[in-house]
Amino acid sequence: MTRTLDIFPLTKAAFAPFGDVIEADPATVRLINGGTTERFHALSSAEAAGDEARVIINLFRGQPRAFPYAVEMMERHPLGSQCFVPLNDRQFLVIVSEDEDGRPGTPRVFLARGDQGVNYRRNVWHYPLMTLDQPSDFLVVDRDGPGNNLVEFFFDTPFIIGAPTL
Ligand SMILES: NC(=O)N[C@@H](O)C(=O)O
Ligand code: NI
Repeated sequence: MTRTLDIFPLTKAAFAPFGDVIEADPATVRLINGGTTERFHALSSAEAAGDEARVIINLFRGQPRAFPYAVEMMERHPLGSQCFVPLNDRQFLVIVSEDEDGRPGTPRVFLARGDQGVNYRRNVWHYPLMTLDQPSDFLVVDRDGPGNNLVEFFFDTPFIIGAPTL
C-alpha cells in the first residue's frame, strides 16, 4: 500500500510544534544603524547541549532530489538544534514528524519559499536537506562537540512525495 504525502505551504503556525520559521517577520523588526538597516530580531535561537558543545555555522551545497521521492527515514539531533537558510532564493522542502513513543509519526511536508528558512528545535524528527531543481547553497547553524548527535529511524514502508509544483 503506497503512502503518499501532501505538501503544504510553510507557515509559522503550522511549523510551531517543530521549531521556528526564519523569515522577515514585521512583528520582529527593529530599525538600527541609523535607520539604514532593518533587524528582524531573535527569530529563533540555537541550542547546543553537553560539555564542550558549541554552535557552529556551516554552508551546505545540496544536490536536487528527484521526484517522486521516497522518504525512507527520519533523523533527529538529541544534543542540538539545526537551522537551514537558503542563500539562492530557491524553494526547498521541509519534512518533519511528531514523536510517537520514540519514533517518528507520519511525516508532514512543507514547501519553503526561497526567503524562508527553518530552525529545527533540538530532538525534532526531520528529513535531511531536501534541495529542489538545481544545486543550492544553505547557511546551516547547528551543534558541534562530543557525544552522538544523530539518531535515525527507518520506516518499514517509505512514504512517497510527488513532484512539488513550484
Ligand atoms: N548530516 C548533516 O549534517 N545534516 C543533516 O543533519 C540534515 O538535516 O541535513
Ligand atoms: Ni539534520
